[in-house]
Amino acid sequence: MRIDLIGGGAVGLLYGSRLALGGAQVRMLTRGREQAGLLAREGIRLTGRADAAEGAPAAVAEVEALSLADAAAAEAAAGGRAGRWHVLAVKQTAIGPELLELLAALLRPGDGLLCLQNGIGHLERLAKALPEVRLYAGVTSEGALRAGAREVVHTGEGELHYGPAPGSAAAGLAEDALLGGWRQALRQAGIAAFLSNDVEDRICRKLLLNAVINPLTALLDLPNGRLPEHPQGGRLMKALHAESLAILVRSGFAATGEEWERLLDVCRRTAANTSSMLADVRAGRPTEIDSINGELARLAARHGMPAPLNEAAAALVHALE
Ligand SMILES: NC(=O)C1=CN([C@@H]2O[C@H](COP(=O)(O)OP(=O)(O)OC[C@H]3O[C@@H](n4cnc5c(N)ncnc54)[C@H](OP(=O)(O)O)[C@@H]3O)[C@@H](O)[C@H]2O)C=CC1
Ligand SMILES: CC(C)(CO)C(=O)C(=O)O
Repeated sequence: MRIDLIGGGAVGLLYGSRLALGGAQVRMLTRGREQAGLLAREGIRLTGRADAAEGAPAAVAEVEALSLADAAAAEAAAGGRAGRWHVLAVKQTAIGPELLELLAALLRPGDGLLCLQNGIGHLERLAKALPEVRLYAGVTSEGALRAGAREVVHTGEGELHYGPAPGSAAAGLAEDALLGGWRQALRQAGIAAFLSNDVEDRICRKLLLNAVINPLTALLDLPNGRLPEHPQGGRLMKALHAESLAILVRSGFAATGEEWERLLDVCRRTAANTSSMLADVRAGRPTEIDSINGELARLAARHGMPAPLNEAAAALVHALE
């Protein structure tokens, strides 16, 4: 089965290399032609795998590669073909009119598109632009760091939870050859993955973690593990968590009462991590704040609830960009 990985960043290179090493035919679709040429010639270099022996050489995964624009142009001229599986591994900030147009040219009705973004709001935009595509939402807890145009470090073993995006053409479909082929590729690659019909709950839980850890670590310039013990950081964490949880509960999220403990646990387990938002701020890149705290503030407004902390977090992080 051929799988298109859209985006040659940390997550795209991690999943692309693992799937290819497991035997899948992987095609990396990158933004630039230069990276595509490099990947096609030299493959993806994967290090940090938990299952690799100490001192083992890096694994090199052979992949096909093209720029997304070239692949989209070629697709328009191609004849009939069977349904194809795609994984979208770009940041939320990249999902704008230009990318949506390229995806509309690349994907055909009945194709599958699994979206791995943190935050919310993208699935609605994608469903509107690609109404006949089977959209799946994924939440991954794998840790990945891009160390070069063809190099990725697997920084933390995690799991993928995914399922049909609510209201998309994928909802309610029985397993068929396309989904079966994808599940087999995951199994062969040894990727822990779980398909569920309740992926919204996972998305909300991840959103709650990102809404607290990401802006506060970015604003205070702290690794995740230092946040709870920081005098102001710890207090802000509690307040931002309470406000964000209340917004999600008003929107239908079923809280279990263990959310605060889970937040502290993630800070402990990722203690040495630079959060993705802090990494973006340090590198001078746009952050995903609009799709995290910005979306929570918009959700609150729809329910007539105040969200002063989410609004402030979004404004302050924007000021750092
Ligand atoms: N890193 C991690 O451990 C985790 C990340 N996530 C989420 O996964 C998503 C991706 O994150 P991550 O991989 O870290 O991000 P990166 O910034 O490392 O990678 C994003 C990639 O998307 C590419 N891109 C941007 N625009 C386009 C385009 N038009 N066509 C093709 N490619 C494009 C970028 O290309 P270029 O380099 O040329 O700009 C870049 O290579 C985010 O939403 C993040 O929150 C979720 C869990 C863990
Ligand atoms: C869970 C957390 C905060 C881990 O760093 C993350 O997802 C991120 O950095 O975006």
